Amino acid sequence: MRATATKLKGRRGDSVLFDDISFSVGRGEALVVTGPNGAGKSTLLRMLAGLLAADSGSFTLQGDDGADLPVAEFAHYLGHRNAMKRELRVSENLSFWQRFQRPEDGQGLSVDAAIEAVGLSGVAHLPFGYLSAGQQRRIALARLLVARRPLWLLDEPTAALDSRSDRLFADLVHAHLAEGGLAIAATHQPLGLDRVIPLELTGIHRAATGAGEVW
Ligand SMILES: Nc1ncnc2c1ncn2[C@@H]1O[C@H](COP(=O)(O)OP(=O)(O)OP(=O)(O)O)[C@@H](O)[C@H]1O
Repeated sequence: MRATATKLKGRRGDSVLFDDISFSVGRGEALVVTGPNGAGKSTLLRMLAGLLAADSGSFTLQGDDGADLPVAEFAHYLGHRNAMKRELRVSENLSFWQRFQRPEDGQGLSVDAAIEAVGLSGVAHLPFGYLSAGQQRRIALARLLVARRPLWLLDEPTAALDSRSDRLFADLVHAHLAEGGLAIAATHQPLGLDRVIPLELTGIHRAATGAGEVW
């Protein structure tokens, strides 16, 4: 499986945020997008997820046999918001996402196992809104685990996480990559990931180079 961006151009209103963005991410690889506030990181992630149209260029996902795959069915998108209902219990939120996003082969952790994987056993029965900001983010990460999808698109995934949870996040991503997954993450802070492909948005785009940096 391979995710490929070709000459992507992103615009908001009259401003061109980035132009000529090209990269290729394969199984087991992570691309990390950095840049100052307003550089267009979230815009790019939303574009990759299919939530915003590109001005020009393309983003495609291809299976191991070379066939095009629909990003909407093969990717998880984690935005700034956690996409959980505050009034529903943690378990109810995750059960909804599991039913909604689980692939046909049914792969993914059980709700309880996913909650345990993010270190929050014991909160399943609580309304999501009762949790702290960091706990809410960890449950949002658990959503990635209840339905197995190969491409993770993550916008500021560690926002609100403490340093122990940062480590937990890095472990989850490493496990995902080790299982043949792909990850593309936008961030302001080091994510603790080994050997990522860096992509820096500066307003004036600088092209991605090979893997090898620690972020
Ligand atoms: N819906 C919108 N309409 C018009 N302009 C927008 C819209 N959403 C974002 N922008 C503008 O696009 C630019 C890039 O925003 P974006 O959220 O992609 O940046 P970012 O790099 O993710 O920033 P941050 O680091 O602050 O999260 C900003 O100048 C922002 O004001």
